[in-house]
This record gives sequence, C-alpha cells and structure tokens, in this order.
Amino acid sequence: MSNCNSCPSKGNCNTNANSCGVVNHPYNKIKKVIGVMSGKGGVGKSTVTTLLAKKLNSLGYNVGILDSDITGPSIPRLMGLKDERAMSNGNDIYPVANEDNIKTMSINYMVDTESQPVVWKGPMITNAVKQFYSNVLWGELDYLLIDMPPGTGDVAMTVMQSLPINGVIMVSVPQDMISMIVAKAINMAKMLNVNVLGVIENMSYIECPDCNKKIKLFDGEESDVFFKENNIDLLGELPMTKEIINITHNGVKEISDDLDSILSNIVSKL
Ligand SMILES: Nc1ncnc2c1ncn2[C@@H]1O[C@H](COP(=O)(O)OP(=O)(O)OP(=O)(O)O)[C@@H](O)[C@H]1O
Repeated sequence: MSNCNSCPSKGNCNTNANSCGVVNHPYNKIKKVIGVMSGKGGVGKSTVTTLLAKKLNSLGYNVGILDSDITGPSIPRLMGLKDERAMSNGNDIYPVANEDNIKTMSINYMVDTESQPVVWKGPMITNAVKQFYSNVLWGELDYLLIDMPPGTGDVAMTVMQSLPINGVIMVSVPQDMISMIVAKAINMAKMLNVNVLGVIENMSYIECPDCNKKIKLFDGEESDVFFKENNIDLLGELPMTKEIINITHNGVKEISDDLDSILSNIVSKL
C-alpha cells in the first residue's frame, strides 16, 4: 500500500485504489521528478530533456533521465550512449551514465540492436515505465527528468498517476495546430492535478549568422494567445540550430554560450 503523505501527487493519491502505487527502491532517494511532455510528436521533447539535464548537471545537481518512450526511444542517442547496454544484478537494473555522470535508462539499452522494435501492448509498456522508476538503481538524484512519449495515452497517465511527479514541462513549437494538441496535454495534466511548470517553445526562430537577427519561422501564429488561454508561463524559447540538430548525431557534448544562456534562464524560471 502506498503512503499518500510522501506522495508529491497527493491530489491524485488514493491509498485504497493504490493510485500512487509505485514504491521506489529503498536505495533511491529522488528529490524531484519532472516530466517533459507535449501532446504532439517530434516537437523536441527528448532534445529539450537532454539539454535541461546537461544544464542542471553543470549547475552541480545529480540528474537522471528516464526515457519513458518505450516504442520510440531517443535518449541513448542524444546522450551519446547508443552503443551501451544496461547491466543487472538479477533483481535491479543499473542506469547507464555518460561522462558527466548523468544517469539514464531506456529500453534501447535492453534490445540487441538499436533498430529492433518493441512490439508490446499498453500494459507491458506501462509496467516497463514503472520498473524504470522503481527497479533502476538511480541512487541519490536531485532531479529525475522523464522524457514522455507523444500523446495523452497510457504512458502519460501512468507517469502522472503512478509516479510521484512534481510537475511537467510542456514543449511546443509556435504553430497553431501544434498548440491545439499541446493544449490537450496541458488540460490532461490539469485534470489529473499535476502541476504544469510552463512551456518551452522549441524551434521558435532561426538566427541570421550575419546580422544575428532573430527570424520567426512560423508567421502569424499567436503564441501569446495560447499562453494566456491556457494560463501557462513561457519558460523560454529555443532557436532552431545546427548545434541542436547535431546532438542527434554526436550526443550532447559542449554547449555554446548562446544556448547555455537560454538554458540558464529557463532553469532559473523553473
Ligand atoms: N531546436 C531545434 N533545432 C533544430 N533541430 C531540432 C530542435 N529541436 C529538435 N530538433 C530535431 O527535431 C527532431 C525531433 O526531436 P526530438 O526527438 O527531440 O522530438 P520528440 O518530441 O522527442 O520526438 P518524439 O515525439 O518522437 O518523441 C530531431 O531530429 C531533433 O534533432
């Protein structure tokens, strides 16, 4: 039986229904659990998760990333760990850490090759996500970031209802159609009493390499209206850059001063 007093999602917690049911491994001491979400696919959730982890780690925090995208995992690649495999002691799983000691767990550490699909139905997928929380030896973490799959389905519900989540960050791009779908994710979080910490607007603009002018990619889209209608804060805007695209090829390494300063602002708002 779970103990609702220690559950940050107290509003959702119901000891009878055991809705806050994932009890963590006694070895794990995780201070804050934050989901990175967006109703829409391909908007940059995993990239943003990786950049936030790198930034928090550079500030001296112990950080982990739980890749809850079981059918489309991208954290190993973005962390430069695609050739690593997870080890187990028979009961529990050791996370895979990069050179900064950011600890990660992903289903892609458990398949033979990166391109091997995971063809599982909902309950197996959600159980894997719960196990990635409670059977992975995360140790002491200041922040566990959960990279969530697109949509408002099974995994999003499991993360919001069964894990002790402190809040979610929404990732969006400034385009009306995408805002509409991100609004669904925001409303889902609100329905489940999960705190929405704010929106990071990704691919917000490109910067002219000659004059440094910021050029908006999506003309006429009304981000301000979206933030106001959804009563949500803008945490920051990330540009569309080669530096960010290249993270998929090489993993996140050094971050440029420009990007670092944007990430600093986002983290300080958080
Ligand atoms: N700011 C950016 N500038 C340039 N490319 C970007 C930026 N953000 C993300 N991308 C690219 O967009 C693609 C999708 O990014 P990412 O995998 O992070 O999205 P996602 O929302 O996690 O996707 P999924 O819904 O499949 O989980 C990647 O190829 C990534 O390199």
